[in-house]
Amino acid sequence: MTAPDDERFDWQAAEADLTVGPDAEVVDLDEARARRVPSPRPPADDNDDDTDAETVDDGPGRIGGPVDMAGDIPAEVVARQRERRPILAEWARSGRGLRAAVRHQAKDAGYVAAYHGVRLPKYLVKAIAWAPIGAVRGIGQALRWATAEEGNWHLRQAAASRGDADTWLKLDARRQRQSVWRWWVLAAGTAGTGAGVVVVAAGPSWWSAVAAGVVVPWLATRGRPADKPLTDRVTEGTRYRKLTADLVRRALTSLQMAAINSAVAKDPKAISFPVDIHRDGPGHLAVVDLPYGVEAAEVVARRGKLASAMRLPLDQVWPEPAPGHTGRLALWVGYEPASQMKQPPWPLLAGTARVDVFKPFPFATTPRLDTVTVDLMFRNFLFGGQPGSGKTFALRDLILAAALDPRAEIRGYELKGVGDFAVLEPVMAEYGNGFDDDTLARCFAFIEWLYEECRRRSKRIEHYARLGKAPENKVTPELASLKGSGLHPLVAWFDELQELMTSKYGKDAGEILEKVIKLGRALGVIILIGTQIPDKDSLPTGITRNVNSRFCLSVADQTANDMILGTSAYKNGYRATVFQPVDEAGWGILRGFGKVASVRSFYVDTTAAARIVARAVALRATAGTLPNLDEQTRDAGPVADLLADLARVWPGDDKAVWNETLCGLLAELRPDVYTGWEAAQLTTALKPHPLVKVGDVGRRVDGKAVTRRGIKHTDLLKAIAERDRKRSAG
Ligand SMILES: Nc1ncnc2c1ncn2[C@@H]1O[C@H](COP(=O)(O)OP(=O)(O)OP(=O)(O)O)[C@@H](O)[C@H]1O
Repeated sequence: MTAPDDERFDWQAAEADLTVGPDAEVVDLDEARARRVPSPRPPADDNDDDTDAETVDDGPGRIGGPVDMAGDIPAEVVARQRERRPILAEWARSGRGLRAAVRHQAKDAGYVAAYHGVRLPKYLVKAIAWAPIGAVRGIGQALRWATAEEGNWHLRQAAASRGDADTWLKLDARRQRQSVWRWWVLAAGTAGTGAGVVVVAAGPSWWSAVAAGVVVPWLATRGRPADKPLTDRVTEGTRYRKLTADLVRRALTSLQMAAINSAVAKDPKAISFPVDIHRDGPGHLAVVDLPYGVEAAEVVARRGKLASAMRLPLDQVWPEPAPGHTGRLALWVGYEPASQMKQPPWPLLAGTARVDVFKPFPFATTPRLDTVTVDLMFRNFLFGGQPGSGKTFALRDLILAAALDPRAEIRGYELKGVGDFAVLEPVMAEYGNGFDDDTLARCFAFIEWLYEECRRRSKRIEHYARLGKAPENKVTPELASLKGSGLHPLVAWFDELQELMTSKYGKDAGEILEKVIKLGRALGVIILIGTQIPDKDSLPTGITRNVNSRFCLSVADQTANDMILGTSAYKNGYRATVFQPVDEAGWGILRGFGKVASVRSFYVDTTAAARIVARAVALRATAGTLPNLDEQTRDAGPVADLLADLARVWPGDDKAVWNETLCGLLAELRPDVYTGWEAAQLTTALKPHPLVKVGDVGRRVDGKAVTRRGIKHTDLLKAIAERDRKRSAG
């Protein structure tokens, strides 16, 4: 409807005349409503102005009225947004839902059967005691019925009191007529019962048993006192609290959130349900539109209070932000606490399971016990959580999966020194365990090697891209499988990386690892990092920024949460702070695989892990990719011994030489290894040799004193002597 473009336009008159203005159409509200397509997004009628021509009064009682379609929304978009009620109930639409429902019902039935089963002797005693009473009562009732005394007794009494003999006689005659046929029925029943007793007694003994099993309880129920049932009551309440709109509303208003409470005080329907509460897996799902201005994240943060308001254990209540808008909450309540729901065994434990790192494999389950899959290729993973959160076990799952792809080369360091990964040793090309300086130095050298490996791989990719075998300049499954391509998947993992990052190697290690993460993804280098302390000293932001797959297990605070899951994760309601370490070990928030979700990694204990490793060893033996840990080598292309090379190129009798001079000389000696090295790179490369200290070295150049970074000849000789001593000792 177009408003006249006139400043003196009489708005009041126009509003009063809204539907019959000169260039206005007559709007039939019913037709307009019928035309409307409900939007799956929030009702956008946050403008309470009734005169807004875009909104339509939806009549009383409608919660959150839909909005008229803007005329310019393409029909296919509208069609996509149309929400239809499913033909089949949620639980009947998928095998998972059906299985969960059947499992739940079976469990329930099993529970009831077991409950009564153990009480059977008690029920038997009660039945035997009450059955004779029931029999006597039954006979009495039958006789009373046959005499038909009760039918018009009150009327006869009234006639007798009035002295109305005529009426009384008529009423009694009627009773007698009724009584006659009733006596016949009773006699026939008695005869039938007698005959039945004779037949049963004459038949096999199990007939009597079945008859007694039916008749005795039946008589007992007739003989029991009204307030004493034969069987004990199975209390429903404590087993499962069915999610209802009232329960959800009550819970949400118990969170002491002023925004919710004041909105509900004004309008009890401020909390609305865009979709009916329905069964979803082993529990119920309520999708809730919170009052305007309240974010789902705020409710997620109060998971404990929500559980308390529902009188349920914490791990039975799973609030999550729902897609649509920030005020939409998906509240899933399980039939039972997650800790009591048996997680299915890891599918990769099955005897024949294999993994293709290019394809997804099961990694975790949701609270609803749905399987969540992840893939490894073109990914880097960051796992973070406080001690006891389960990150080591989760990280190990990924490495076990990688072990089941015989193409994948696995190398890694656990810098805690416990040996959680030792079980994987037979399939690892390199493995270090500990936080001593030697292990840290090896780990650092490994990171440097990774960088060099990335450089080598990028040259190989270039080569294959020229041949048309790497169309996207990325490793393809064919190249990964091609023996000798040097582009097989390389899984490099670091558990408790903070130990390296806070050591003297930290700064350089962080910088190089960041480059490896950026470069390696397309080149088949998969980095897996586990860390306990995700602050910026323990985990450089350059790394956290560039990692594309994250799993945040129980953390203590928002900072740790956001370091792992990314900025604003906490604000958006993805809060791993809600998980308890140890009790909820393995639970965390997984990001990078579609919907951000709370999941629990599959629990694989060391015995089960050993079984997988044995299978991985067999697969690798067949494929010819079984590493030999005794001669741990890194395929470093041309091998170079830096200390020996430095000694070889050392210029004359100089006591100290600048790094940049040495780099030039090294490049002359081995151009394939040292070309392009700069002073800082030499400093980094010398880190594993603490005896060689890089310091300021002064020289006179054209009569002027110039100071640059360099090393001393004596330090170099000492380091070589120390290394030789270690080698001969070891
Ligand atoms: N997915 C899981 N399901 C059930 N229990 C688990 C799961 N993951 C780990 N746990 C249990 O939690 C304990 C701690 O796990 P884990 O060693 O992985 O924790 P962490 O976070 O690495 O702790 P720390 O930093 O102290 O090593 C394990 O011993 C294991 O019993």
